[in-house]
Amino acid sequence: MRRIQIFDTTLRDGEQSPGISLSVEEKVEIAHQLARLKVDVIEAGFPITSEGDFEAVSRIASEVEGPVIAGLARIHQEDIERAWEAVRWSRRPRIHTFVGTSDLHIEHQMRSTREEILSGAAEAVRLAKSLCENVEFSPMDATRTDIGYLAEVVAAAVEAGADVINIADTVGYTTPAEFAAFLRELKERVPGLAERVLSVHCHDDLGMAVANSLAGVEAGATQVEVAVNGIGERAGNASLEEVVMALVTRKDYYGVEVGVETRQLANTSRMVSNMTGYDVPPNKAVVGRNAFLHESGIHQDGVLKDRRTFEIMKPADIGLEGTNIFLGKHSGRHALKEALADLGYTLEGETLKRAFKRFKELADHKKTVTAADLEAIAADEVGSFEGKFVLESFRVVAATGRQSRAAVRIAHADRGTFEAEAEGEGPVDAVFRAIDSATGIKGRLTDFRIDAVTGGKDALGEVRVTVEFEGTECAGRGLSQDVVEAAARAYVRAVNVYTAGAVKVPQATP
Ligand SMILES: CC(=O)SCCNC(=O)CCNC(=O)[C@H](O)C(C)(C)COP(=O)(O)OP(=O)(O)OC[C@H]1O[C@@H](n2cnc3c(N)ncnc32)[C@H](O)[C@@H]1OP(=O)(O)O
Ligand SMILES: CC(C)C(=O)C(=O)O
Repeated sequence: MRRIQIFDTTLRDGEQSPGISLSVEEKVEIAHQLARLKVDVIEAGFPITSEGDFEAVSRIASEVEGPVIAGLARIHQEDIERAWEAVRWSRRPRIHTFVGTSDLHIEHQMRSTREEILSGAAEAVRLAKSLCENVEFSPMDATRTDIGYLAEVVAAAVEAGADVINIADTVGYTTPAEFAAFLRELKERVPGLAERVLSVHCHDDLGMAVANSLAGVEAGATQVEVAVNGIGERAGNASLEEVVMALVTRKDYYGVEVGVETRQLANTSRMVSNMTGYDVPPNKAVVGRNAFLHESGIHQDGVLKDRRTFEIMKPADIGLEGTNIFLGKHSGRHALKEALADLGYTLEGETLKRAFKRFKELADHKKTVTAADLEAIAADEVGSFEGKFVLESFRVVAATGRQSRAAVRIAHADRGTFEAEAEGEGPVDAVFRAIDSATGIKGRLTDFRIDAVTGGKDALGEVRVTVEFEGTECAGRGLSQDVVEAAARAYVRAVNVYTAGAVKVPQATP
C-alpha cells in the first residue's frame, strides 16, 4: 500500500501566523512531541531569518531523533549554506529551497525573468545537493504558474538532483478537482518526477487546504505538508490532524497508509494551542472540544445504543480516552514528571523544579488540579524566558469610581531591585504603569487577552499581552490564579523579550 509521508511545518509556516512567536525551548519541546506523534519530516525553521531560528533548527537537528529535520532556504547561496549549518546535526537532514515561479512573483516580487529563475532554481538545488543528501524544491505559487513553464522548472530541479518536488498552493487559490488535474498533467509533462517524491503544500484562504491536499494524494502525491491545528501564514495551512484522520478513517477510499501515532493527536494539538496562544475552535474537526459531543436526543440515543451510529472515529483514536491524572497537594515530583510525560512534556532540571513549585502552590489553593492546569503550567515554564527582570511582588488598591493605585518590586539580575508606584485606569493599567516606571522601559499595550484554564472560581487565569517598545512588538504570557498577577507576569515577560532582542511579533497586514 502506498505510504504517505507527513511533513509538519508547524514550526516554520505555522510560526508565520500573525502574533505567534515561539521561544527556542518551546520549539524544541514541540519538536519532541512531533517525533512522538511520528511525523515523517519536521520543518524546524528558516535558519537565515534570525539567530533564534538558527538556534532552534540546530537544537532540534541535534536533539530530536526519528523524523527528517528540514530547514528552509531561498535560492540564495547564503540561505542554503545557513540552512545546512543548522540541519547538518541531524542524522536525517534536509535542505528545502524554494522560489516563486508564477509570472506575478517573478515580475513583481523577484523583479526577474523566467530564464533567471529557472537557472537560479537549478543552481540552488545543485548547491544544496552538494551539501546535503536530501533536498526538497518548492516552486512557490505553483498553482498560479503557467504549467508549461512550471514543468520546465520542475524538470530542471529534478535534473539538478532534487529528491522531493513540492507543489505549493501558496495563496490557497486552487480547488480539489483542478489541483488533481494540474498534478496529473505535471507528472505527464515531467517523466522524471515519477522517481521523486511528489509533495503538496496547501493554504486555506478559501477553506480548501485539507480538501486540496487530499485531492493531491488522489493524484499521486506521496508527501503532504501540514501544520498542527492548521496554523500558518494568513488563513493557515492544511491541518495535520484533519489530513491524517481523513487518510486513516477513509483508508477504504484513499487506499494509503500513514505512520502517524494518532493517539498523540489531541496532546499535540493542546500543546501547540497552549504555546502559540491560538485557541482551537470548539467545532473544529477532530480536535475541537465538540468533535465527540452529542447534543440532540436522537443522536444521544443512537450513541448510547452503539457509538458507531453517530461517530466515525473513536475518541481513543486521537488520544481522548480520558486521563488517569489525579494529582493533589500530596503528590511528589516523580508523579508530576510522569503525569507531564503522559501529556507530552519532557520537563527536566530547573524547569521541572519550577513547574513543581507552581503545581504545589496551585494544589494548596485549588480543589482539583486538572490535566489542563498541568499543561498550562508546563507550557508556561517551558516558554518562560530567562530574562533579567523578575516580578518579586506587587500591591494594588482598586475601588469603584477611583483611579487604581499599584506598587511593584522588580529585581534585575545585574542591577539590583527597583520599586515604583503608579496610578491607572483600573488595577491592570496601574500595575503596567508601575512596571514601566520600575524598569525604566516604556511600553504601549497593543493586545490583551485573558482566559480561564478550567472552569470554577479557583481556576488558573492566563493572560497574553502584546506590548510595543519603540516600534518593536513583543509578546508575553502569564499564568496565575490572580489575574492581575498573571497580567503583571505577562507584561514583565514582554519586557524581557524586548531587552534580550529575542523575538519580534509579526504584524498582520490590515
Ligand atoms: C510562502 C512562504 O511562506 S515563504 C517563507 C516566508 N517566511 C519568511 O519570510 C520568514 C521571515 N522573513 C525574514 O526574516 C526576512 O524576510 C528575510 C530574512 C528572509 C529576508 O529579509 P530581507 O533581506 O530584509 O528582505 P525582505 O524580507 O525585505 O525581502 C525579501 C527579499 O527576498 C527575495 N526573495 C523572496 N523569496 C525568494 C526566494 N525564494 N529566493 C530568492 N530570493 C527571494 C525578494 O525578492 C526580496 O529581495 P529584494 O530585497 O532583492 O527585493
Ligand atoms: C516555502 C513554500 C513551500 C511555502 O511555504 C508556500 O509556498 O506557501
